Amino acid sequence: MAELYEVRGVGVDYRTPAGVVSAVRGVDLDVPASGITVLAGPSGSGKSTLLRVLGLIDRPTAGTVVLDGADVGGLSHKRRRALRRDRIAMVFQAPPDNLIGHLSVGGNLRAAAESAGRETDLGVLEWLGIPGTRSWRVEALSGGQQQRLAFGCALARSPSVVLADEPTSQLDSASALLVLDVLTGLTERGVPVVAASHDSELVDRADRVVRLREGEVVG
Ligand SMILES: Nc1ncnc2c1ncn2[C@@H]1O[C@H](COP(=O)(O)OP(=O)(O)OP(=O)(O)O)[C@@H](O)[C@H]1O
Repeated sequence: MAELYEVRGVGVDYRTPAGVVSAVRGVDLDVPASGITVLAGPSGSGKSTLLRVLGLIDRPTAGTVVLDGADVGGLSHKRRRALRRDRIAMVFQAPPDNLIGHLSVGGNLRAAAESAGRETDLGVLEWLGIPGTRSWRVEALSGGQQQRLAFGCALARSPSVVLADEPTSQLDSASALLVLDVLTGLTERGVPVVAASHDSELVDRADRVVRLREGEVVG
């Protein structure tokens, strides 16, 4: 089966007043088009940086990124933005960052679906474990419920992949487990997930774990 991502020799350097920081160095990585892949490693190991490269937010300083068979390195800013909109859903660690605060729960699902030209399926609220919340303001949901809704919004866009940066790090363990069930549910619906995380429960749930240390893949 073709890989979703083929990453070869990727490096990311940040220029800082103190000099160049090599956040990611010489990374080779294949990400399958199914299941949960976790980028694991200690703080500062380059997980978020690599995820931003996979999300076509940042361009690597070196190397190539192939998404669904197409090298995305030479694409224009506009084309990368279109690919991001059509193919990639990102979920960040702070639940409110993933939602539109002035819209209702249903409004968030609708906005996500419409942004990708899809039909809205409010039935997903049942699956997310938040039935009956359609007209609620998102701030009335707990952090864990907001994060599950964020993944529901990601699914509403029918992306090729969901990228999640530390999706459980701001949640208590019970809420985090419910979010992990949603991640598993996404993969059962055919949407692969790539998550950057230290969460051992999430690492246990992964189909594939890529361990990073000081910007390099170590296993
Ligand atoms: N915008 C930036 N400018 C300069 N250095 C940066 C920038 N972003 C990240 N870095 C540095 O790059 C390295 C990797 O950071 P990154 O955030 O990717 O690691 P991480 O594994 O996701 O860490 P954490 O788990 O703490 O989020 C670190 O040394 C970090 O300080």
